[in-house]
Amino acid sequence: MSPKLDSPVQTQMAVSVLNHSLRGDRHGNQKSEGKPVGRRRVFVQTETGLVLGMDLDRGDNAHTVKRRLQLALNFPTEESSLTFGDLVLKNDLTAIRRDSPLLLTRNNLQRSSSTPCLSPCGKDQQQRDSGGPIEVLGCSSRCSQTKQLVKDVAKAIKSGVDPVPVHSGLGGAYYFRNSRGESIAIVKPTDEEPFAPNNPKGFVGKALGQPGLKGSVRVGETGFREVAAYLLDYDCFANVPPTVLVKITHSVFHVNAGENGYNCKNHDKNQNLISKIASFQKYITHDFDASDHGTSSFPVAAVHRIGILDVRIFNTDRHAGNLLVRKVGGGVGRFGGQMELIPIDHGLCLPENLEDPYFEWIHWPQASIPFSEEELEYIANLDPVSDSEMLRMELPMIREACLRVLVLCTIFLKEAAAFGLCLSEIGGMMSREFKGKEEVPSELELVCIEARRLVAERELFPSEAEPGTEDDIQFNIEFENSYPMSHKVLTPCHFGGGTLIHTLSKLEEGSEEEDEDDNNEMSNVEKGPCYRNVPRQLPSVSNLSVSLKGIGLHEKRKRFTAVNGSITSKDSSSSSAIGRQAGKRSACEQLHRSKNFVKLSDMGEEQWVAFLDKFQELLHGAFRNRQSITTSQMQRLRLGTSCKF
Ligand SMILES: Nc1ncnc2c1ncn2[C@@H]1O[C@H](COP(=O)(O)OP(=O)(O)OP(=O)(O)O)[C@@H](O)[C@H]1O
Repeated sequence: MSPKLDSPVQTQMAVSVLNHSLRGDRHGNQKSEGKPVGRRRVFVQTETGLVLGMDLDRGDNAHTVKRRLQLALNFPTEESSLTFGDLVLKNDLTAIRRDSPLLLTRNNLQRSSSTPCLSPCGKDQQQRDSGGPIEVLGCSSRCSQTKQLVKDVAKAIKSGVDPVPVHSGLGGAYYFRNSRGESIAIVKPTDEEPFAPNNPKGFVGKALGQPGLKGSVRVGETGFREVAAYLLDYDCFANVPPTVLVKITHSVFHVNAGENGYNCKNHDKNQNLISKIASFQKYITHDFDASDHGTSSFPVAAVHRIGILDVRIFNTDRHAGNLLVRKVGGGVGRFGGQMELIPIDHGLCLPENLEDPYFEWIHWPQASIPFSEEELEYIANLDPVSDSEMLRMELPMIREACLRVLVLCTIFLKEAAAFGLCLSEIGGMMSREFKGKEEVPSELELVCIEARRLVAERELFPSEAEPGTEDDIQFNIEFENSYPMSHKVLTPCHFGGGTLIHTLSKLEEGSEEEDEDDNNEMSNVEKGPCYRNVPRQLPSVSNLSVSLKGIGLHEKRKRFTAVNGSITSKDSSSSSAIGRQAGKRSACEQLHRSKNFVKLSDMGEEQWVAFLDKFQELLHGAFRNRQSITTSQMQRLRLGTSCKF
């Protein structure tokens, strides 16, 4: 794992985890070490996907856990780290709750996805791990729905009903059946995700814990996100199927051959039991997915509810294939009757940083219809702080960076809905555009960038008067002709006054470097404020200096583009849009690595609170601009229509 794991976000995580159990240093040199705690079962996963359930005794520490792992799995544990979400467990394990999944990663070694020379499966391992075929990792009141399913699957496994591998999708997935042979659950092992070491479809190359398909979601961490989406979907508002995290053992699972050519698949079935950490979701009988179906018959309420969820959780993967469609009620023919939508595959939600979300519904007509009273009430009642607390309790491995994205997006949604924006406007403000092949920050990101700038400015010049109100919006684009295109400067980026210079292009460069340096840096790296590399300059008279007093974010983006190249709407004409419109995206497209324009994870707690204040202050100006754009677009559309006839 990253050597830089002590960022403010992790410290905060540590605080929240330890709040309930102990005080002091979490790295072991403290009084609580060896503090008596009860016996707990935990699940240790190696970065190559092997899983061992073990019961921790009172005196156990990271060292004894590693030792047991070495004995049970013959896994080399020297030069390795035991981690739990943001926490690196130096020795003390008192913060680790019952049923927690821990990850063992190797330090300072060339980390590859290939399975080392060991026997990852077989009876031997099972004898050392006394668990049953399925164990639920943590179980809240909300897992009552899945308890019976888990029992039914366990019974079927014992009576020899085999699961069926799912062929669609990039990751490994399996339909598990009941004793009657009916599919009742879909299980997706975390080490079979795209690019994870044991992916059965050839998309390998990363170890668990490294950035994956999306730069802000680590390989092996999609499972708890699936559960998070279900837990956040209060009152089954959006219809997310019941989902839990499990440790599950079966011979059907895939293990890629290691360097020694060892492959579990060659072995006798009984010797072949493999344990995995996986998401376990109720199987929903359906007729199609949304990519097979005209979208006009989808109920407005269903689209709104799923959209509300997607905005809250910043879903980066709501393509049409991730919306199952079930016909309910009568109706003639294939497309007759009422349609029910079931959102699935939330493994790429709650990224550690803002990326480019993907909302298939954004141009559906339903998304332009105003929210109903009931929907507005649901949104108004959302409480991102208690949502975060709930997730910390239910999924203690969740990273604080993900929770920050949840908080930010929920605030954004609540403010936007109260302001009167509709779903398509909200989604539009969160989505990036393209100028040629380059991504331009979304309106949401621009507000974040500005809020960070204002917070940093306040820290640098605490005695100065508070910056002006949003009505003082002033924005200058300064184009230094002598600069190469990549060094064009946006300066200063003002939404509410102030003097600091902000350089988007520099920020982009910085983020690209970070992407390359992707070995677990992600949110764990404390890199200072977002403009850290930008030389402090005073606004200077330049060859092109445009005062944009009073203009909005959208306009700023347009002007930004005017000096940097043309924007192409990703939804209308980018090549990727073509694949997306088809509802499925190719592996190459999936691998597209988003830029990181603004970091949320490197702020200390105080800074984060100040940032959220500024963020909220700036939102109304941004919403007004968005609304005026929508109005002028509508007018143009009307004009276009009337000209036609
Ligand atoms: N809860 C469910 N009930 C019924 N079928 C499901 C469910 N979840 C997933 N499926 C089916 O399994 C397929 C693969 O699932 P999913 O899309 O979650 O996997 P994935 O590997 O993450 O896919 P992708 O590559 O699209 O991200 C889906 O296309 C769908 O047909």
